[in-house]
Parts: sequence; C-alpha cells; structure tokens
Amino acid sequence: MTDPATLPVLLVVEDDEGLQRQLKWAYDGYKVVSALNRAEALDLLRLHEPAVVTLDLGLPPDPDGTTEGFAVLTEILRLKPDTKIIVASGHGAHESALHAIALGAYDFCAKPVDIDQLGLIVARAFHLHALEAENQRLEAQAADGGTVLGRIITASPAMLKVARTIERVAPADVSVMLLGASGTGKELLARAVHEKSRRASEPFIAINCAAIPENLLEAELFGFERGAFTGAVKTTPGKIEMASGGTLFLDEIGDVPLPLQVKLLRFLQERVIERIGGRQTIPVDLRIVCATHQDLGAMQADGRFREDLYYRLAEMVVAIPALCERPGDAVLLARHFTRRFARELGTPVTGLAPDAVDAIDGYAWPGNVRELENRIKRAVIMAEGKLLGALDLDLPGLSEEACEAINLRAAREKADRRAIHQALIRTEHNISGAAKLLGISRPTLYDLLKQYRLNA
Ligand SMILES: Nc1ncnc2c1ncn2[C@@H]1O[C@H](COP(=O)(O)OP(=O)(O)OP(=O)(O)O)[C@@H](O)[C@H]1O
Repeated sequence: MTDPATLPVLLVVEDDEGLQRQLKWAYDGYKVVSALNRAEALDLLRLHEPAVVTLDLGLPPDPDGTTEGFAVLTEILRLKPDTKIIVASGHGAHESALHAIALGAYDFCAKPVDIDQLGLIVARAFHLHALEAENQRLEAQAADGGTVLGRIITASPAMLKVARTIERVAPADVSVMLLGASGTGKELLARAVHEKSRRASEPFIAINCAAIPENLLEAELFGFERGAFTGAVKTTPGKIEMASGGTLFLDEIGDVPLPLQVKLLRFLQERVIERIGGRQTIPVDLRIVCATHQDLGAMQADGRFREDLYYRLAEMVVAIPALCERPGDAVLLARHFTRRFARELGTPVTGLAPDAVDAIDGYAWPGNVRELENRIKRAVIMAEGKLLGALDLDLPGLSEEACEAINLRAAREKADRRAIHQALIRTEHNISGAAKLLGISRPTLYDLLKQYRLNA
C-alpha cells in the first residue's frame, strides 16, 4: 500500500461535514485534508501547501451566499498563486463560476457534486500543476544554471565540462580544435572562445571549408589582386585578412585539400600572407579556431592531413559530446526552442505535451542540436494546439500508434526502446556494458537493436 505521507495533498474546504467525509473516502490517490472555514483552510494551506484545493463557496459566516468563499479563494491565491482551486457551489451557479474563474480559480463544479466528475477535474489539476512546476524549474535552470558561456544551453555534466574548458582556454590565445559531429554546436563554441578572449572586440570570421569548392577556397582564404585570374575584377581581401586582430573559425578543416594545407601551414608559421597574384606580404595577427567531424588521426595516417599542420591547429583539442550523450539536454533545448520560435513566429504555442517530451527524450538525434532546432521550428509552425505533441515533431519511426501505447505489447516496446537507449548512453555505446546494465546477453541486445531498428 502507498505510504499516505508520500501522497499529494488535496485540501477540501467544505462546511458540510457529511460531504467532507464523502470526499475524503472517495479519492484514495491523495491525502485529503479538510477545513470547515477560512481560518482552518489557511492553516492547512500553510501547513501542507497543497497543489489543489476544492472550495465550497457557501462557507460560514455566509453559508447561503458566496462572499466568504470568494474571500477564501482570493486569500489562497494571494498566499500561493500557483494553487489550482476548484470551486463548488450551488448558489447562482453560472455567475459564481464566471466570477470565480475571473478571480483566478482553475475550474468550477456545480453542486450537488458528482464525485466522479470532480475526481477527474482534481486529477487534471494535479497533472497541470506538476507540468507547470516542471516547466518553471526548467526555465529557472535555463535562465541560470542551464545557460553557460552566454547562450549555450545545457545541464549535462559532459557539456558543462566542455564549457569550463572553453572558459579556461579562451583567454590563452592558443589555437583550438573542436571535435564533434554535425550540429553539436561547434560554431557556437568557437564564437564563445572568441567572445571570452582579449580579441572579443575584433572580428570573428567563420568559413566552412567543406561548403566552398576546392578551386575557390584559396581565393576565399587568402584573397586576390585585381587581374590575378579571369573574373578577378577587383582586389579582394580574403577571410584571413578580414579576421585580422580577431578570430578565424575554420569549420570542417578536414576538407582542406593538401596543397592548401601547405599554404595554411606557412601562414601559421610566418604569420604573413600574400594575396593570389600579389607580391606584397601582409602581416596578419589572428587566432585560429577550427572544427571537424572527421577522424584527423586516421587522415594523417593515410597522408590526407598534414601532421605539422595538425599540431599548429590543435594546441588545445576539445571534444564535443553528441546530443544523445547529454542526458536531459534534448528536452531542455526543445523547451527553449519552442519558446523562442513561438515568440519569433507569433504562434500561440506555449510548450510541449507530455508525449512530445517522451518522444524527444527517447529519440537518438543523429543530426544533434541542429536537427532538434529544425524539427521544433517546423512543429511550431504546423501545430494546431497550444502544446506541441509527439506527432508534430514528425520523428522518423514515430507513428501514431507508437505515440500512444494502445496495448501491452506496444507499451513494452516503448519501455524496451527507452531502456536500451539510456543504457547505450550510459555506457558510451559499449554493447557489452549496455547488455550488462540491462541484465541481458550481448546476442539478445543485438537482436533487440535489430528488432527495434536502433543504432548501436
Ligand atoms: N547548447 C546549445 N544551446 C543553444 N543552442 C545551441 C546549442 N548547440 C547548438 N545550438 C544551436 O544549434 C544550431 C547548430 O549549432 P552550430 O551551428 O554551432 O553547430 P555545428 O556543430 O557548427 O554544426 P555544423 O557542423 O552542421 O555546422 C545553431 O543554431 C546553434 O545556435
């Protein structure tokens, strides 16, 4: 049996002792405490801080009117504004209801009270209260502990460690190499390095080496003199020169072709450049931050990346965990993006429905924060209700049936997927470790991964 001390407290304010007793026995999922009048009600409010109160409007000294009931309503909300108050009254039910709601009551129930109907309203009120409390907690976290380095949202120890490293490294003017999959926030962290450095008031210039065709990358980086090649109609400084004094962020450094790696190395050794077609050497003082999702170690081994360049670029190496390795962050970020896009796009969406929270928590996010951001944006645009549901997110493999467990088999599968996902995260995708955590054999885990089409 559940320990009554751990049950949520429901305060019943009711001067009819018979009804009071009836309510007390009707709801066995709560610890019901009862008050006969205003003084008792406020004492119990202070003592238990109940999330939900049912309030009879006809209380002494005005048992046939509503004045005392409204006074209690106002007083409870003044003391604890998040309390969900369900008002019950038989006196001029309709006007009383409207007035009570206007004063801040959560809902209304006409007398004579239908115990089952009131039970449903009470259950919904507790649920809503819990959701709001969780939202507030996460908001507070996001506004305080949840945001690091200015705008990076995280509550995961692995990412907080990254942020601390960046904070320590930023003022030191060493080159920084960020390692991480696409969408993990590499550019955001590169900006943080810049903003926390003595170069913060100078330019931050980013260039994605993978997005620019090989034959144009040199001109983009080093600039060119007028007439240097066909189409070079005017002298144009390159990104290196533009970043002078500040920070140059070379994204996808692994995509820089070998001849250009040589040129880049020379620049890093001598700190001067020559524009294409130019004869003048131009000194440039800047800091380099680079990033890649590729295995530069393997690329060095087979001669695709120069070792000497690697050591110039990687005075400090920071590995960024994938989103699925930051437990809790996906939901935290999803709430942040929901609020942001709802505000920016002017839609009435206010948050995430519980099934969306579950789906976000259980999905592997192969595209990391960028994928999450895009899915939330689309969902905010497309959503019909105030809360984003799991289906609005359009996650692969999440069909209508999967959202709502319609039977025991579906519920089991959902639970299995979740447990496997969490075990893989906790063991850093070590199959033996995950199988051990789950209390199953390796072959069984492989079977389940195959059955549920999960990535190891
Ligand atoms: N921890 C975070 N908090 C808030 N926003 C984030 C966080 N991480 C990433 N973002 C946002 O997610 C998007 C992708 O991040 P970013 O561009 O920094 O990733 P990236 O690793 O450089 O991606 P890519 O390799 O695809 O260029 C950006 O809009 C960024 O602002």
